[in-house]
Amino acid sequence: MSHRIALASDHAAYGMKAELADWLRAAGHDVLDLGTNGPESVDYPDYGYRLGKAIETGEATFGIALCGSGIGISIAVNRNPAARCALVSEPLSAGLAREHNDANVIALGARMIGIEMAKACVTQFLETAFLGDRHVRRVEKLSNPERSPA
Ligand SMILES: O=C(CO)[C@H](O)[C@H](O)[C@H](O)COP(=O)(O)O
Repeated sequence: MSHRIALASDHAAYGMKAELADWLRAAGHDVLDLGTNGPESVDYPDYGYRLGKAIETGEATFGIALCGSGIGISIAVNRNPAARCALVSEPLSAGLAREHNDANVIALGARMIGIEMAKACVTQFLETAFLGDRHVRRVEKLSNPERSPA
């Protein structure tokens, strides 16, 4: 199944982003590259916010956010209420992010994992479905904090 996937990174991860973009295009996905596209130092929030916006507007169904650790850009993406971004470094977590959390974005750290592990995470993320059931209530609470008891 092909998807519309938005990718965004800071300077620490533009190389990994480019490799993932080529690989995803070759696999038949529609890729929206939101930058950055060179080694010049940039600020990860700028790119994380763009990715969150692409999810919010429906320009992309899924997103892949990258920075050196994956931490900063994951925080930035999650500032958009439409995004559920999970920072992962191995495929089991990438799958659980879909099954239990209905994550629509994964974040990866290009200084933490190699390209093959990144591809394994992305594959698991894209091939795993949300389980629904009890997880629906929990995911809804992520968008509606007032539904949680004080
Ligand atoms: O946000 C991060 C850390 O939480 C990322 O790893 C960034 O890519 C990193 O902070 C960039 O660091 P640099 O020294 O400016 O390359």
